[in-house]
Amino acid sequence: MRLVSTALSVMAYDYPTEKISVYVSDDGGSQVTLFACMEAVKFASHWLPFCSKNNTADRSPEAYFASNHSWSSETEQIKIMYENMKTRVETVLERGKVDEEYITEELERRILSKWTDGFTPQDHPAVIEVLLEGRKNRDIADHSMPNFIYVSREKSRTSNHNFKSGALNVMLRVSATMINAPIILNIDCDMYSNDPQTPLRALCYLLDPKHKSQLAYVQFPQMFLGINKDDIYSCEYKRPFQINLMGLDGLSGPNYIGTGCFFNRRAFFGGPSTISPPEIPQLGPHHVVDNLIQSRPTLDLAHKVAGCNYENNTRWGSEVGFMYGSLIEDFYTGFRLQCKGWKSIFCNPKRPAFLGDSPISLIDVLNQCQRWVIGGLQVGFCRFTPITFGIKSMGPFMGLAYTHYCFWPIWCIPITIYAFLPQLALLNGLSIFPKFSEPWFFLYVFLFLGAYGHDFLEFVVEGGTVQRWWNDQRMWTIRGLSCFFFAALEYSLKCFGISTYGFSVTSKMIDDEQSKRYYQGVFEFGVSSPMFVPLAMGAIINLVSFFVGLVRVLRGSNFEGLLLQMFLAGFAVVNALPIYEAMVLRSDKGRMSFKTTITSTCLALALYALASLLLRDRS
Ligand SMILES: O=c1ccn([C@@H]2O[C@H](COP(=O)(O)OP(=O)(O)O[C@H]3O[C@H](CO)[C@@H](O)[C@H](O)[C@H]3O)[C@@H](O)[C@H]2O)c(=O)[nH]1
Ligand SMILES: [Mn+2]
Repeated sequence: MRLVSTALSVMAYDYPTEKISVYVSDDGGSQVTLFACMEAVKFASHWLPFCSKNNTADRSPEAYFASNHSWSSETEQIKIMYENMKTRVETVLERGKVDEEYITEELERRILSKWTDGFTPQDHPAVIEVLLEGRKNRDIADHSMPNFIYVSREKSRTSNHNFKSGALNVMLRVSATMINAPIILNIDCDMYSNDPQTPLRALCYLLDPKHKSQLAYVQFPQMFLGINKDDIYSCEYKRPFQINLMGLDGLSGPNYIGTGCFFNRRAFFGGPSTISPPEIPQLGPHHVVDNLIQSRPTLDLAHKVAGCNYENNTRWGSEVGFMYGSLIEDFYTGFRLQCKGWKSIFCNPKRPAFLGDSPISLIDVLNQCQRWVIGGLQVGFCRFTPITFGIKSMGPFMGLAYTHYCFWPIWCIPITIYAFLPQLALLNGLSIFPKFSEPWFFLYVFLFLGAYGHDFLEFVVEGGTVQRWWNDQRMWTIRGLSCFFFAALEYSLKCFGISTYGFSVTSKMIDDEQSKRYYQGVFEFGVSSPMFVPLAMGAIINLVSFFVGLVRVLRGSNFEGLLLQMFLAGFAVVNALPIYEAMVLRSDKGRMSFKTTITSTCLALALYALASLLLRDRS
């Protein structure tokens, strides 16, 4: 249903309907998605006139009916219609296929018959269906409607699909064969448009004669609905999705963040002054389409360019279109565009232009972050690495900004050291920081307060709350210990050819219990995963060392020398409270699994034994 909302919210933009074309990319090739699209276009013929007549602010029906909208019999009627559609889509989703009773038209039957027995998500022909044609289809108030095209690219087990950038390149080509509109909005299916004026805002920049010839894209921030009050997993990503983009806007412009972004089609074909034409002229950014979108030649060409082997021996993904080679295709594509001399603009209106979903269980958050970090490393170590190529092409500031993202996981080194080393030393009574009476002591205090103070100020000045900041700094350590570390490990294994990785789509499905716990602000561990092991180990070692240190201090030994280590362990213990709770106090399904608890306890003991061997003699 999120897809239906997404599609309807952009179909209902305050913009001449006949100039809008919506393309849905269904990478999994699912009958259910197609069915949802068919239902969405039927509902659209009522929804679009309803929105324009009442000039509603929420154009996603889900958001509209959840808000306190004005009541009228018309509203009531359309709500019933919406609920009916929802039930139909949800039943089909549950059954996993479209049953006879849901097929009302011959056309639908013909389209759905393409799902033959051999049709699987990994192996199927291209399916491209024009579900609405603006020229022909009219809404109930007799206004024209947008074009609506369902696209599922061809898949086969033997060819490389390049994940999301592969899907986006198919969209670029299919849309070129149909309309070839010069401006493209790219939006993820887990995000809807929250403001019908958004295209006009973007067009102000894209059509501005001062910027036009250099402007590749207008990026809106990524904002999320459904994050719990204190954002326990720090999923808002205030820095990468809001604060940093503002800063980059003062240089050559924000990086591209994958969704909520209006592109100039021309930017996918070479630099601002040198055009790099695609292999067939029909796909070029200046080509004028003269066939109708449902005509045989158009559909034939569309199917051809959506084929698995179409890209063989072309420059798609290396010079043309969205770039391949990184799990964060957005970051890499934006980077390459900016290296070619394209500029971008950050547009951050008061009313969020787009609102999306974010993962709400810890393992999903960590997996998503791990994917991003691997993607960053892929860019950091590629031929076009920002450290050299980037700095050369974009100047030191932009180059370093991109470099900083690529080498994000370096944080795992200091974080891991600070999580274990001082504590293991404390356990062995070894002091590693300066004494309270020494001047160097204050350098440590200054650095700690300086770094945390700066971090805090930046966060709160941008509208964050104190609790959210606290959770943000906790998640920073958690990421450092788990996904940064595992990402670096996985990347290295891949470099030595030991493993491969894929784009694991961020999970959006959760059960009721789980979501209840999330909204109560309770951490979700549940599954047993190696990701949690270093976290639990850190939690155990810090707790034990804090108490052992306390005992030593109470016995009067070396208080001055152990003060900083005690403080560090105490600070970690406060941060790790949810972990202790999950290990011993909780009994719900989201508690730390027994296996993880045992494994981490054993490993913590082993680490302690090893450290004692190495450190004991020195104390
Ligand atoms: O093989 C694939 C994998 C993903 N997608 C689409 O990519 C989008 C983003 O996937 P999602 O699982 O929602 O990823 P997130 O971690 O939420 O995405 C963030 O990070 C991605 C880069 O890893 C960006 O592309 C996204 O825009 C950004 O929101 C979705 O619409 C998917 O349908 C594909 O089309 N084909
Ligand atoms: Mn997403």
